[in-house]
Amino acid sequence: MSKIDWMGEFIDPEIEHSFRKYEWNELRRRMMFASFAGALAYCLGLIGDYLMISSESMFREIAVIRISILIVGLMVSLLGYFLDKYSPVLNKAVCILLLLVLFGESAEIAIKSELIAYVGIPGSSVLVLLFYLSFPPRFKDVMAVCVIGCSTFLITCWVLGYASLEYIYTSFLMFLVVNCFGSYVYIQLSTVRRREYCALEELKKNAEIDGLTQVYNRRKVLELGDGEVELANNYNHDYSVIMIDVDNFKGVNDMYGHAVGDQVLAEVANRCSKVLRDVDIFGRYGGEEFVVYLPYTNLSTTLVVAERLRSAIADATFETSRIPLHMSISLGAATLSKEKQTPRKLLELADEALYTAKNTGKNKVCTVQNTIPS
Ligand SMILES: Nc1nc2c(ncn2[C@@H]2O[C@H](COP(=O)(O)OP(=O)(O)OP(=O)(O)O)[C@@H](O)[C@H]2O)c(=O)[nH]1
Repeated sequence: MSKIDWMGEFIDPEIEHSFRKYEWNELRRRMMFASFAGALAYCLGLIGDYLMISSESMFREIAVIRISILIVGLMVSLLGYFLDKYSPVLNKAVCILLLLVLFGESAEIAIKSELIAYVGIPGSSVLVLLFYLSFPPRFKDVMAVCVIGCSTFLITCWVLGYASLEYIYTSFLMFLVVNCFGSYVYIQLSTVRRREYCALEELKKNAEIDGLTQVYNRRKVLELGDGEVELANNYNHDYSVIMIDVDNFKGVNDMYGHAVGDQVLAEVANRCSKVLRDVDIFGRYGGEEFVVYLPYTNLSTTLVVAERLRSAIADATFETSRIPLHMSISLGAATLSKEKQTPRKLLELADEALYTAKNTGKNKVCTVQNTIPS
């Protein structure tokens, strides 16, 4: 399992990035809900202020703060709505919005000084806790927002002289407790979420990757390959498939044991993977058979690739735990014809060609029409 640091984040930046991508939709949903609830609360607050505050200039000051924050919130929500892929930009935008909300609250309370004793500290504490619990883009970001927001609140009270020293001291302690508690819960939740992610990834990997050879298993390779055949049929681009079978493999098992047989299979998969391009789809078809799907590849290029695969196996000995072995593979290649073919039909053609290769001497590449001996 990937290591998680004390902030509840993956140490490996790549895994951390893919985790955030995975969490993105959930985070977006929460953000949209919070934006809606926040906007509603701010509008209701505006009406409340209008009814409660007698001084017109004070109401105007507060209204400007509320409306500015509402506009920024709306812009962040729109950004979240349109950026449907994970974006660190939006993470930062959310943090800036949160910071503005905390600043806004401080300024508002400073203006409505008589409210400090009633709603100042409890209100801000709840806000701070909500931030920790509901907006976890990154621990450092959220913590920075909360600590800066709390400090601003305290400094505002201090500088404007609305609050007594005792009040500021109690507020400071309260904010300290809220931030410590919030950080603790945040880190615990982050760790649990990342552990769940690891377990899910492990499950996904087991469902897609063959345990012995570490290439796609039959289900996954056929699923990916079939999808590509459909695409090639629809857009009329070249597409080929190669079936591979290890020659005389039963003999290896019988003579040196299944452990050596397993090492040979793993090495065959390893060597084939190295020869192929990233876009090629390679997997274990079953037993000692493998399959490669080659998008955008015509027959002549497919034959070149197949020959490269054949020589990657035949040209160098296999170092096993018991004895160095000379191995070879037979290959059958087929290409999508102008008349559209189903994925199954293409595989059948490659299998037919493989059968020919096996029956005409092995260690060679065949197509349905022709044979290229080694
Ligand atoms: N070690 C090991 N052997 C396997 C595995 N899967 C299938 N086999 C063995 O692979 C062998 C395949 O034998 P055959 O189908 O007769 O093929 P072959 O000996 O390569 O003969 P040709 O294909 O005609 O060259 C069988 O003995 C299977 O038990 C595996 O995961 N590990």
